[in-house]
Amino acid sequence: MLPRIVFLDRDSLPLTLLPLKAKHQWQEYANTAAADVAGRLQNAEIAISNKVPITAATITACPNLKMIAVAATGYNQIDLAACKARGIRVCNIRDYALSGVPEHALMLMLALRRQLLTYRIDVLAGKWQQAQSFCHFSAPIQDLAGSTLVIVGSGALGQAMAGLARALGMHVLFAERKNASVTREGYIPFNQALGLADIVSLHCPLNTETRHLIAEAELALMKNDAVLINTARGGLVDEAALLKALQAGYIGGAGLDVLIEEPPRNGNILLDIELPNLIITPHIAWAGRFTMQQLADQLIHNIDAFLAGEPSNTLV
Ligand SMILES: NC(=O)c1ccc[n+]([C@@H]2O[C@H](COP(=O)([O-])OP(=O)(O)OC[C@H]3O[C@@H](n4cnc5c(N)ncnc54)[C@H](O)[C@@H]3O)[C@@H](O)[C@H]2O)c1
Ligand SMILES: O=C(O)[C@H](O)CO
Repeated sequence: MLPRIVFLDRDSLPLTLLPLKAKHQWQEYANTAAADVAGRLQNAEIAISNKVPITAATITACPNLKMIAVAATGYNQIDLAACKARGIRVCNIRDYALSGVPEHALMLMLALRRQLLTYRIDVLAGKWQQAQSFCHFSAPIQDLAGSTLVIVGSGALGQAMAGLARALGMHVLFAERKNASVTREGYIPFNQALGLADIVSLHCPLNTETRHLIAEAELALMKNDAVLINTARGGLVDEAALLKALQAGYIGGAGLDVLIEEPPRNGNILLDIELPNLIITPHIAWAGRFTMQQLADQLIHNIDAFLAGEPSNTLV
């Protein structure tokens, strides 16, 4: 029997995939609701998922499953412990968005620190025409050069973000893990780092340790004009606490590419308000054409490698 491969959310990768080297059976679905996952993976040996959750119950219900190819770097939607217990290989995509994600984070930083939305709104409202001088001032503008960027997560994207920021003359600090008992060389204790930051940029995975990493207490430690950038995962930030901090002016702004629920079909409190210092993009930091193609090529490589008996990028 040829290995059966099922892609659960093919529409999340809108480009052409390279052909696999090994013979196989391929089945793809545009997207898969939670209730349909186990049924669709019933006879599959290999599952491909970008964002469709694969739970312990699904693992139990799918006896043929041997590999999960995550079509992303983030793997928080997969129950790794259940996969490990069953001997199912899980592989993810690495180092593909080293330009795209930092560029997106940088765009959000620039827009927020230079008050892009406020000035655009003012110009469209005719406020420049009424100005007494050649320019119109309504919100304080901060240069990125000379500002302090605190990065949480010093992996591939955290390091790439640091490189881009240093090239712009920013002072880069890496935050130690929250509640760590010792501080590694080259890192600043988490709470102290938040207090020093003009910009905090999150680049760590979402897991039980990092859920709500940034909540009310952490936002209170930040300067009143500091901005929070999250291109990692929505669950890292307590959205209710962030809304409160923005409305009360405890922080200067937020740029988010990710939300706790995606797509936010049930609404989201951060989408219900219109603030010039809150910018939300729909999880597209990775979606540059070249970046996405790198992901797609690595996905096929990971499956080829598994079928050849030499799995690559394995998580378990
Ligand atoms: N928005 C997007 O389009 C997009 C694209 C790619 C990746 N991502 C997200 O970015 C995350 C980071 O990607 P990466 O390629 O840098 O991954 P990576 O594995 O190379 O780096 C993650 C880093 O986070 C560190 N880390 C783990 N737990 C931590 C904690 N509690 N506190 C601080 N640091 C911690 C790890 O030690 C590692 O150094 C991914 O997990 C994914 O969720 C988002
Ligand atoms: O984790 C990732 O790679 C991005 O979220 C795209 O899926």
